[in-house]
Amino acid sequence: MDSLSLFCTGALLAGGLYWFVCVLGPAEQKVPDFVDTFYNLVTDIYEWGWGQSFHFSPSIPGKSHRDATRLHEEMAVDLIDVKPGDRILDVGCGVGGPMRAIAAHSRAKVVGITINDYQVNRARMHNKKAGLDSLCEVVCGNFLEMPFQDNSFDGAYSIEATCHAPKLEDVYAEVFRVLKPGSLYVSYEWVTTEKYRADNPEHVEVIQGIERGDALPGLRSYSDIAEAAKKVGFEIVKEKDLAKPPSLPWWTRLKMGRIAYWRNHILVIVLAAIGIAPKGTVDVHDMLFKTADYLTRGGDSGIFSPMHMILLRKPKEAPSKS
Ligand SMILES: C=C(CC[C@@H](C)[C@H]1CC[C@H]2C3=CC[C@H]4[C@H](C)[C@@H](O)CC[C@]4(C)[C@H]3CC[C@]12C)C(C)C
Ligand SMILES: C[S@@+](CC[C@H](N)C(=O)[O-])C[C@H]1O[C@@H](n2cnc3c(N)ncnc32)[C@H](O)[C@@H]1O
Repeated sequence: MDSLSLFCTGALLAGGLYWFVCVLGPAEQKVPDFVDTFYNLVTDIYEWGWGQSFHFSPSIPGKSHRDATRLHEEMAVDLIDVKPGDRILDVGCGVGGPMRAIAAHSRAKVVGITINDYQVNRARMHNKKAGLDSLCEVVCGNFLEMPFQDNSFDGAYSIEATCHAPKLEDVYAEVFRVLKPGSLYVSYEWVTTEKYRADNPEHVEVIQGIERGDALPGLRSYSDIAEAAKKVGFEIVKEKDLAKPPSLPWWTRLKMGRIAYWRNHILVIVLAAIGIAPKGTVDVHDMLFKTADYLTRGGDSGIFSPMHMILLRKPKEAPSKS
């Protein structure tokens, strides 16, 4: 190779490297943008087909899905022991279904944060309609860099949201920073369970299907959760997989029949054809249907749980450095 072509090749490589690192940015910085786009696509379908709470809950005999959902949410705020008037944080609040149930149940003031601006508007509209806007506030922002002061919350919770963080420590460190010393944080985490085998191709297919269809950077093992919490300084108060018996399956609600799916699918096609729903909605709906199947298989086989609960305390005093 003569010196000119060597120079050109070098310049091309350097230019390419500069483009990837400085212009496009590191992959981890792109995750919130990707998650934001995902929720622009799915939020309306979630609300329409599932309701205002974007999470699962164990089935309860004799209770409707709506009541089972509310009880699962109230359990979170009961665990963090808040008093009326306390200021608590909802990390990844969606359109605010849990926030409204929790504010109404505890009379605490709830501040929710979500990366998605469309969800902020939906949540504010629902809060007003429910007459809970004096107790519920919604902020658009990244839970990896929260726009809140240190030691400013009396409690915090996250329901099936921190699974979107590439590193759990990063979101836990932010929650730790904004909590007052001595206060509690509960999280319902998406995890692979002790039944998951990385050398079983069917297990891998199911878990990858869940990750793809739910915009996740990679599911964590149940055993990684407490480790991440300890690393940022939390004390572990309690840890329990709420999906385990005697709880009844959370995934039965997903087992919608073929008829219900085709009814929704046809409706989506018609709404897209007449311009009420954006064109891509049909593909998004199809993707969600496939995701529902992976989630069901994850639940049926017991290799996946969306409700691994961890209750954490920020110590009253910082541990002494010796
Ligand atoms: C916590 C997260 C979201 C969990 C669930 C709220 C959603 C996961 C899969 C979603 C759905 C799948 C099938 C859809 C169906 C085809 C459609 O007709 C009606 C809506 C669905 C039931 C939709 C509803 C929400 C989910 C259950 C993740 C993202 C971390
Ligand atoms: C599956 S939804 C759950 C919403 C809510 N907890 C509920 O149960 O209804 C996940 C939420 O996390 C939010 N989220 C994901 N990544 C985020 C980030 N980096 N910063 C802020 N919010 C984020 C999403 O915007 C969405 O609102």
